Order: sequence, then structure tokens, then C-alpha cells
Amino acid sequence: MTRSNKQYCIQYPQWSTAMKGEFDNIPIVNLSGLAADADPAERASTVAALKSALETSGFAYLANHGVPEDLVERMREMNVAFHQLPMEEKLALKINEFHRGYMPMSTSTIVTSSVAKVTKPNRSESLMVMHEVPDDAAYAGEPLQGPNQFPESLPEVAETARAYMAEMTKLGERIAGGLAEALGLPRDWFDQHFVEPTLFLRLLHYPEQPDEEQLFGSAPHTDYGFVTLLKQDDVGGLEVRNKHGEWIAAPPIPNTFVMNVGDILAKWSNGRFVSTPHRVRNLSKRDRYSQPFFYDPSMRALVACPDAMLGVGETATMEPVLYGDYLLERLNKNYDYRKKAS
Ligand SMILES: O=C(O)CCC(=O)C(=O)O
Ligand SMILES: [Fe+2]
Repeated sequence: MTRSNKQYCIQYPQWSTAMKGEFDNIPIVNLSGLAADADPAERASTVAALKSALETSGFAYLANHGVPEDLVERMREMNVAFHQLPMEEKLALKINEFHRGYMPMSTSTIVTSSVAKVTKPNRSESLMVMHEVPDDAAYAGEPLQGPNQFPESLPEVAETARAYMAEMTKLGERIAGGLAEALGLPRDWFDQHFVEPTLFLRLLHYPEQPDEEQLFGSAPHTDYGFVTLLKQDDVGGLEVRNKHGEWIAAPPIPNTFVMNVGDILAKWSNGRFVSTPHRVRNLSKRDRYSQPFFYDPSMRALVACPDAMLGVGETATMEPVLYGDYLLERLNKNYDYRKKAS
């Protein structure tokens, strides 16, 4: 066969994996194309940009995301105000069995990390807030379905967190529609799996830390869930690992969120989208605050790669799994307060 014939005969795979992890920066995606009133061409271009970013680095900065900036800023102020409360008051809200409340410094070690052998606990403290569970909900009291814990002396924390989570949920819904289309599925395909979404808002504080081997604000890890939508302050310190093992800085860009793919979306998409290791080291001489929002499926969602997404001859690599079972296994291994229970 001649060289030119050979070229002619090449069968391009429907989905290329060549670009996976091959990046040295994180693209900015203009999300205005996912707004309800966007025209179809603008939508198609946003979906294509998201698809390319999530296949390559699994990360993107989201501009024009539609969440009011004054609400984002108020949430950041409440994050700072919460962590300035007396320790006694924070400890009174210590994380409960439903994974809601205060996590003191150095109480989580990411032992399930596929990325690094993590030995030192994370240098961070946080308030974990999750979706509200109505008292009369049929699932109230089931694993991870219980009350949040907020400081009584600062009611604005609860008010702001609720308003923020509501807006971030709407953003998560818009993104899920775009991701479905990027995977060749109908826009509303994911909706059935997000009837009672599992939501986490983590108000994180990273004190300055020494530059020490194996010491991190957040040790190298991948996120568990579907997508993470992170607001970080202006300090910096987030880094994302590429295929060559280089840590690429993801510095703050005003008025954007950093979005990344979690493990369950990577599995769900049959590996099309990548869940990329990242870490935080706050080597600045200032306190760092960030607020990741994790937008995840219902606990009872059955996560299984849809046939409609698979190309000819392609098989699903994941075993179907109930999202709740998967999540509980990960949480039970990584958080000190749950280890006794598991
Ligand atoms: O604080 C950050 O910038 C990232 C936090 C993070 O990766 C996480 O909570 O999963
Ligand atoms: Fe993360």
C-alpha cells in the first residue's frame, strides 16, 4: 500500500483521546450561549467550546455564567465572616452524620486519591453546606439527607448560602443541558437523574502554609461528582496536573468560575470527559478563601452510560452504579469523622 493510499484508508475514531491531558493552560468558555434566550448558533459554539475543554483538560473558566456577581461577592464575605467566628462557636457546629457542618483544620486526608500517596492532612478548615432536606421528605433521615448547621449569631451565612446554592443549581442545570448535547444526547437527558440533586457548598479557608514536601491546603485529588463550580478569591494557589505531570496554575480570573469534571461524569461519559487531578497550596502570605459548589446527581440516580452515546463498536467501560452508593464509599474513606462508621 502506498503512503497516500494508507492516508486515504485511515478510519478516524468517532472520539479522539489524543488530546487528553495535553494542555498548558485552561481555556475561558463564554457561557452566554447556554442562556435560555441564546440563538442556536451561539449555543452550538458554546457547546463545542465546553466539549473541547472537557475532553482535553477537564477544566474551563466560565465567563458570562449568569450568576449575579453581587451574590458571589456576598457569599465570599460570609465565608470570611464565618471563619472569623470564635472557634468555640465553630466547634459547636462540628460536622454531623449527614455531612453538614464545620470541619476543623486537618481532619480530612484524601486516602482514595489515585494521584498521590497522601499522608499529611489538608491544611484547611471549612463549613460544609448541602441541599436542604424538607422534614416531610420521604427520604429525610437517609444517608446524607439531614439538617444543615449554620451559626445563629450570623444568620446572613444561612441566608446567603441558600440564595447562592439556588443560583448555582440553575447554573448546574444549564451546564448539564450543554454537556448532554456535547455527548450527542437530548438537552434534557440528565434531568431525570437530578430530580433531587446532591449539592455541596464548601466554604473553605486556607491559612498560609509553609512550602514543605507533601504539605497541601488540598492534596492532589480528583473530585468525586458530576461538575465542580469553584469561586476562588484573588490569592491563587490552585494547580491542575497535565498528562506530563506538570502542575499548571489556575489563577483567579475576575467574574468567572473554574469548572471541572468530576469522576462520576468522567465515567458516565465513558471517558470522553476527563476528571483531572488538582491541588491547592497557599504559599502566599495571606489567608485564602474559596467556595466550591459540587453539582451532583440524586442519591438514587442510576449512573449508567447511555447506549445512545456510544459509537459503533464502542462498549461502556463502567458498571452501572447508584450514585449514593458510590458517593458514600468515597466519603467514608476520606473523612475522619466517618471512618468509625464505615
Ligand atoms: O479551593 C480550591 O481552589 C479547590 C478546592 C477543591 O479542589 C475541592 O474542594 O475539591
Ligand atoms: Fe477538587
